[in-house]
Amino acid sequence: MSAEVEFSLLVVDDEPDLRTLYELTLVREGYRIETAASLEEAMAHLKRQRYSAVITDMRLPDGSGLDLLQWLETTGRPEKAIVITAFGSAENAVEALKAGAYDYLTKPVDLRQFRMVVASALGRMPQQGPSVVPARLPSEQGQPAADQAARQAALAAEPKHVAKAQARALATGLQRMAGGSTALQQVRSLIEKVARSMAPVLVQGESGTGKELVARAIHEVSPRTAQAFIAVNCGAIPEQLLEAEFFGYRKGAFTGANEDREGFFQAANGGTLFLDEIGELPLSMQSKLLRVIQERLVRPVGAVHELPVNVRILSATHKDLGAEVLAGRFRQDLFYRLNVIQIRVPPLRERIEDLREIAEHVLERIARDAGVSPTPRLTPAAFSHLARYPFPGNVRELENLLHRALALSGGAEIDLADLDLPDAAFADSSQASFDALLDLPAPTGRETGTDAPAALPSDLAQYLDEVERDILMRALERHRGNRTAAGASLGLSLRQMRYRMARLGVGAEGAGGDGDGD
Ligand SMILES: Nc1ncnc2c1ncn2[C@@H]1O[C@H](COP(=O)(O)OP(=O)(O)OP(=O)(O)O)[C@@H](O)[C@H]1O
Repeated sequence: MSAEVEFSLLVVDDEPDLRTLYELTLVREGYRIETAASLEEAMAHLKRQRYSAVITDMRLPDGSGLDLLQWLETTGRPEKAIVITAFGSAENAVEALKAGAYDYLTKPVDLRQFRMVVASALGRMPQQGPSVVPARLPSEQGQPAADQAARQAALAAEPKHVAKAQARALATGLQRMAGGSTALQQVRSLIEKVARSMAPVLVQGESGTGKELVARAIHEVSPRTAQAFIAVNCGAIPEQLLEAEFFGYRKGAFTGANEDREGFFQAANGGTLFLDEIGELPLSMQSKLLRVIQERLVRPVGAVHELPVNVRILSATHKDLGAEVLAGRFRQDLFYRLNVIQIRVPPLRERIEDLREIAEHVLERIARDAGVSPTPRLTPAAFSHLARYPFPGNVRELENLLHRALALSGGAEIDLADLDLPDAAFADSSQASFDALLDLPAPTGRETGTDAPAALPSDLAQYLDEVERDILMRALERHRGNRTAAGASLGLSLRQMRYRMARLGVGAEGAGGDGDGD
């Protein structure tokens, strides 16, 4: 037979009928199976040999599936573990994921889902799964053609190719994240740790800190790397379109539904769905999302049948979701499901030692994109000035600022004047400590007036909107109103660009030539 035989699985359950059912299902998939009826028996098997994965019931006569997980973790065993929990026991599922389980299934086990979860743990697709290649993405999520091609290729690939793709992604996924601060190193090692499982991760941090970068890195480091990463800004989709966008729709489901269309879940099938600004999701949609996460089935609007989906969920928010739960704006049960593992990305001002590396990294990227070579360098005075700026908009603000500075400088260096930072924005005396921290030369010129009163924005959201509006308008101007080109220059798809323009009331005068029929 083919390469499938190389997978060997250990099934642990004290119910003989269930053991047989699981065994038959898995043998049909081409795996080699051994079974155990108790924790003790399972340990004896595990001490004798290694398996590709272990599938265990949570409740065993002589212990718990968690004991088995802990043993696998502490002994550094490579087996992926799938835990089967009692129906409705969210606590058990979350506990298992926190303890390092790859994934969980709830009783009564749906065999289609069972096959899918096992296949996904082994880094291969099920033999008869749902259609995993969306005919068309539901929304232009900025997925380059190369990504799509890699995905298609990987779907047909053997696990060893997936492993190779993963190794490559490990190099790139984390490399894009510049900075050597302790905080960022912790974030990196958490990314590597959580990438292996299906556990939902909630990325928390202020706007522009790099939450999406973290989510992308988790996907890229994970075995799902060669498949889709779909990023959705939950706050940018009109409420009445949410269900159709998330779950897709059938032709004729509503006026204007002229063809079947897949939703985010189907588009992300086999891969990762990143729900950015999850705190913006209205309550009605929160319950629908919870149901899909629990049941792993989606029903497109207007469809009779539900479709199984195999999607890893990552989410992000700049809000304190715990406080949102207390205020009744976010469902406690959904929060519990999404927040299995939390990664906090600190604001740039709390890890200012990352500034130089990030600034150089970003500058190199934007200079390359703009065709400027060699990359201009920041003068010591410019850098010293930057290091005292509080960056309310974090790395994104730094990026925008360097974009502007690059355009203004036009030379080999970016100096103080090119930064064009408002004096008023310079904060209190604590900023002066940055100099000591960074071992910088004494400030000269304009920045000597640092004893100016602190001028943090009184409304951060409004301030950031202003920054964003200004950038959208300038990008549109530069690209003569072409939204596609302006969006692309900012790393946004046409749809994202449109949402942002609509949200911020940016007009599209002269924006006819988008070159996109959507
Ligand atoms: N450590 C880093 N190194 C290099 N670039 C970074 C780093 N952190 C963030 N960036 C860049 O900063 C920009 C903003 O990051 P990202 O979109 O991930 O932030 P975010 O927290 O998701 O923002 P928002 O809350 O507004 O959605 C991106 O272009 C990203 O590539």
